[in-house]
Amino acid sequence: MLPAPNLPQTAETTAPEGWLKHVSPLSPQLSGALQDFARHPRVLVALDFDGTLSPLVDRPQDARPLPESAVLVEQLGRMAGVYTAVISGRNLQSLAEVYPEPLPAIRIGSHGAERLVPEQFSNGWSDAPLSLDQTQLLGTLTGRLQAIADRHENVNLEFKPSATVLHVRQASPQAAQAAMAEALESLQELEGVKLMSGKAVLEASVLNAHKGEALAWLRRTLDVQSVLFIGDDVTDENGFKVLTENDLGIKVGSGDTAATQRIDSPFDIPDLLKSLISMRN
Ligand SMILES: O=P(O)(O)OC[C@H]1O[C@H](O[C@H]2O[C@H](CO)[C@@H](O)[C@H](O)[C@H]2O)[C@H](O)[C@@H](O)[C@@H]1O
Repeated sequence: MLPAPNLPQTAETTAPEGWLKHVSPLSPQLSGALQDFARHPRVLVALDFDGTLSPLVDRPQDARPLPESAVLVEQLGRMAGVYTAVISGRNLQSLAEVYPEPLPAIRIGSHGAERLVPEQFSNGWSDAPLSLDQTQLLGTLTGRLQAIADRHENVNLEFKPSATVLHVRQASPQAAQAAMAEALESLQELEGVKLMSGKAVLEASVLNAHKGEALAWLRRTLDVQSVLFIGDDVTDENGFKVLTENDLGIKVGSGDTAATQRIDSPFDIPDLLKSLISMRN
């Protein structure tokens, strides 16, 4: 049994007491949109992990999917005509460490750079190893980020096969701002580095992958008629942007979005999945 995650003590959770467990009822608009989606015979339900299946927490290794959400994702994945996938910015190894079995068989990691699908769908994709230049570049950018993390209290690094992430969630606002600014200044001059801002993170990657590309690939590969994508972060916007009017994009939380529907928090995911399951029954 995996330990329960620590609850975050950050701006996103300093909302009123009880906010974390508050479940908002599905709006009539969202319910209608879900009905339309549920009518398609072959669908993909793709969910982001951090901030969507799992509430955000201070340390990435403490994140876990809400148990009810994980069970419902599994149940949904066993229904005829439904594929389920987790589409994460995490690398696949890190995802497997925080997601209790059974994980959906379709997993996208590192924002799309890593793709794991059942064998019958794996034609046409293999995770490419980094070139020598990319490996050297990753070493250079990681060295620069390490120097910045060492200068600021509670600023940490997360290492991925093709990227390094600067985490400032646990730092003071001043340290967080300074570390972010230094990282941006230091890395933007490095050719071949892709910088992605997320929630209290700056990710520097030597690859150009993004979730939009991965979702479009999954749509083709699985030959589905409609895609439901749910995500909370800035990097999920690439996913929302490739959706068509046949699809459904749901943004978790506040902030500008290309998604057409919204829910308040990861705690609304179980009800949403339950509704979808009953609509397909
Ligand atoms: O695409 P996702 O599955 O949402 O992954 C995006 C990033 O999530 C993780 O960072 C975020 O969640 C952490 C744990 O809750 C939190 O501490 C951090 O502040 C958030 O930005 C993960 O660590 C990153 O590698 C992912 O890219």
